[in-house]
Amino acid sequence: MSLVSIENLSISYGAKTVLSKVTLTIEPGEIVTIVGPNGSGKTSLLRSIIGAVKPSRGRVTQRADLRIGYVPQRLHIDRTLPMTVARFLRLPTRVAPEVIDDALAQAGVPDLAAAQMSQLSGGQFQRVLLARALIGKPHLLLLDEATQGLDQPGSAAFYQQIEKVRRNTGCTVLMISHELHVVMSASDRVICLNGHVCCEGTPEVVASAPEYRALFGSGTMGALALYRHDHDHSHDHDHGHDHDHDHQHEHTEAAE
Ligand SMILES: Nc1ncnc2c1ncn2[C@@H]1O[C@H](COP(=O)(O)OP(=O)(O)OP(=O)(O)O)[C@@H](O)[C@H]1O
Repeated sequence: MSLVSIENLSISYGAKTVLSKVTLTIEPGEIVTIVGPNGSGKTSLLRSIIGAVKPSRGRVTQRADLRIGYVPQRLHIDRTLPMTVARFLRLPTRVAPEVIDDALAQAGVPDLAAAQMSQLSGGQFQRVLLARALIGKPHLLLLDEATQGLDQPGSAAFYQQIEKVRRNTGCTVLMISHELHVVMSASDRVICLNGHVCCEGTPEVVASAPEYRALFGSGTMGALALYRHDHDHSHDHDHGHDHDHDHQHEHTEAAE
């Protein structure tokens, strides 16, 4: 059974319709990425899934007992406030230290429990937000542009961690991203949104669809080259370490 089923969904804010006639399902175990220009309704779609926005038409149905973990685009915390990662993860509900350790390990940052939140790098911070979303053992992980502000290797490493999470926990992932070329290798399916579903399919199909190209222009072929490259080899890009630089450069040029 589908985890989420969206039928003929329209969302309006006052007189302004931001999404119309969206129909899609999210199936167990898949990684789905939503791409689309600014203001195309991506966040509204995620918010309708968590029930924070009511459809003006159509409906959103969740599988009974579906647990959702949410990784926000960004989260501002007061940098002057001393707070360890473990304490942050215990807010607002107390959880056992081993649950925190497990979530941090799943997020790829097993040693950060005692670190100060104010001293984390952007990439570490996003992984702590990922750990926070994993604490409730979600069936469905929603990520709203979770790598904003990270550089490309940082984003790529983050999405590789997402794939590991899926592999280890079996959770389903629905994420929003502007960086199709970065998420391509991690996505089973891409949905291109622009007030409605423009096109949908495997990353390769979407990247070469005329509707996608009309929205995202000429970066597409480079994105495709990078995607193929990523699929040709398996390498473990932990951020900042052991990159196969020579090899990467051949392809990144094409991606720019
Ligand atoms: N609560 C709200 N009230 C009124 N208008 C809203 C509200 N939330 C979003 N909008 C408008 O709806 C449109 C779609 O916004 P949404 O955030 O869903 O798009 P998005 O694709 O996620 O955009 P971005 O890529 O910029 O984050 C935008 O024009 C936005 O201004």
